[in-house]
Amino acid sequence: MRAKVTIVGAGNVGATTAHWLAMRGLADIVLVDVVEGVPQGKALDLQEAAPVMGFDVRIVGTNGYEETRGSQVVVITAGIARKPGMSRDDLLKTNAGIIEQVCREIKRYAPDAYVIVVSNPVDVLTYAAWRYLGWETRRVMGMAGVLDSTRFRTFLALELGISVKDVSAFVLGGHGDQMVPLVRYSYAGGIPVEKLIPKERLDAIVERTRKGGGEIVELLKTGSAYYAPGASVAEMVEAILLDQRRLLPAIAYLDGEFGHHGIYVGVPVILGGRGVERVVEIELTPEEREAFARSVEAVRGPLETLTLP
Ligand SMILES: NC(=O)c1ccc[n+]([C@@H]2O[C@H](COP(=O)([O-])OP(=O)(O)OC[C@H]3O[C@@H](n4cnc5c(N)ncnc54)[C@H](O)[C@@H]3O)[C@@H](O)[C@H]2O)c1
Ligand SMILES: O=C(O)C[C@H](O)C(=O)O
Repeated sequence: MRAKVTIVGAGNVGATTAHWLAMRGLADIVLVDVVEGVPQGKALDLQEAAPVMGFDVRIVGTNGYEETRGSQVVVITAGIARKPGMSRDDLLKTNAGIIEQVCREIKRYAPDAYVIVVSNPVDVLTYAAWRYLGWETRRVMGMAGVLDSTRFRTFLALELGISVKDVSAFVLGGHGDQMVPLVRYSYAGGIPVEKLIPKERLDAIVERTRKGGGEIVELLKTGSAYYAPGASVAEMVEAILLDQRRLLPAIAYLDGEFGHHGIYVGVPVILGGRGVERVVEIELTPEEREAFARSVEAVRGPLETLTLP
């Protein structure tokens, strides 16, 4: 039997995630949204692309949770997105309420699922979802690092004029302007990028990566990015469903790793059939450690304003 993946929120990120996932043909997909007709319409539209694109999965849209019963993975994209002039933290109060309600339904209908939180501010809301669900930390995670590092990789490849396939890069920390793109751990064809790109250009690329979400918001004006976010979520879902044990950046619970306790933030993890199997600790310079600590504090501040179970 095929696996089932539920995506809560059939807006830009939810629908695009469904699209990228359907193309991979890995699982049946259930799209859930509160707006009547939208998840149903988008699911049917995507289903009708199947004969042309050649995928065999079933896609269903619904306003309830009955169809989500027994899902292996649940992706939460429900909530509001920011517009120009807003920070991700401005979304906290509204989206925390939505996440609480969504987690109540997930607990009831998909009690064995792995949950990937996408709604912003994502580090804070991943922690909140973990508390609302009350599950093991390895089953609750957030998506941001795959997106932040795919942006970093894109900018590095464009700078070098080479294929993105040969560029690997790592971004550590919270999904905000304080994130820590790790130049020292970024390579092009196995060569450290520091050996290929002058420092001022690298600094500019790091800054562009940090503000990558905002750059798209300023261009779109009505909302935020969704193609690269959807593709990044699909990569994480695939890692879980196929037990790939990928080494990816994800928002995971820290219980002493990197010197931090009781917080969800972006770190390298091994992601596979048992969810976040392990946080992979890497050696950091004092400056990198300090930058990471600042990023963790930027997550802790808004987290402390929430009342959680
Ligand atoms: N983690 C990341 O890297 C990342 C990347 C992109 C976007 N995001 C975040 O993802 C969220 C969604 O972005 P978007 O562009 O898809 O927004 P969107 O407005 O296009 O879609 C959000 C959808 O959520 C639905 N919704 C609201 N309340 C709901 C509920 N209780 N149950 C089910 N559905 C509900 C809305 O009806 C809407 O269709 C935002 O918070 C955005 O900031 C995060
Ligand atoms: O920037 C946003 O508000 C959306 C998302 O977090 C992104 O990085 O694209």
